[in-house]
Amino acid sequence: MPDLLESLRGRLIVSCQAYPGEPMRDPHTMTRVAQAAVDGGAAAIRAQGIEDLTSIVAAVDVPVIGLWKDGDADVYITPTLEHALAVAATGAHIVAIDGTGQARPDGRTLEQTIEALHQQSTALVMTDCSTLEEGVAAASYGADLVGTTLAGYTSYTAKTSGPDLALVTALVDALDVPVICEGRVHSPAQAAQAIDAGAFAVVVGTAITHPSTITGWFEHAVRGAAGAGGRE
Ligand SMILES: CC(=O)N[C@H](C=O)[C@@H](O)[C@H](O)[C@H](O)COP(=O)(O)O
Repeated sequence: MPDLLESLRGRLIVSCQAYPGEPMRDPHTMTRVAQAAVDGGAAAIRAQGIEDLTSIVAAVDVPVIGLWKDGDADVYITPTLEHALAVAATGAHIVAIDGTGQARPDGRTLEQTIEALHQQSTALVMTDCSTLEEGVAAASYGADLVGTTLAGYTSYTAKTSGPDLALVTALVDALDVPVICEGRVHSPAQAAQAIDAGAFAVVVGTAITHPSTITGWFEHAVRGAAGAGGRE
């Protein structure tokens, strides 16, 4: 296994992303967030968009998993080979791409995309999958890592309230490549459960780097307690 992957074994990866129109959607801000995550012990950073990636790769000394969300089709995570090569050109060590079997905007299959990406860059390829079958297919096409990123986000998968640990277990049983638990890991306990389920590493995004959502969780709890009367 490449040293780069070995450095992620049993570790936390922090996803630093702000969404279109949000106050933190700014490469400088995301770079500071990424640096803070590294200070806290993140073994790698996952980030989105060419500008954010260029800035973050230069600023942190841990591996970076890069992606480019684009378009409003079903396949939006690094949807084409062109997007993937642009991500690799930022210096991202791992390129995350959609790992489903859904039609891709450039007409290439997942297999063709992984093969071309491996031929044309030195980056490792992480496939963001939503089912066991997709993970098995992606690994057979040469994916270097398989993530549960899209579980609950495709039209044919249900959203579990926390991370999809059953999918993690099934993928770990079926695959030889590292399985990354990603998606809805909202607490340290859930992150530990993912490792217990066999995940090679765990990606946490929202619960660490998305203050509006985290604020909403607390606001909801406070409002609920107040609505119940507080201390009588
Ligand atoms: C489905 C999709 O587009 N996921 C994206 C993939 O990069 C991000 O929006 C998520 O924040 C990331 O996967 C981490 O997950 P969570 O924020 O739940 O910890």
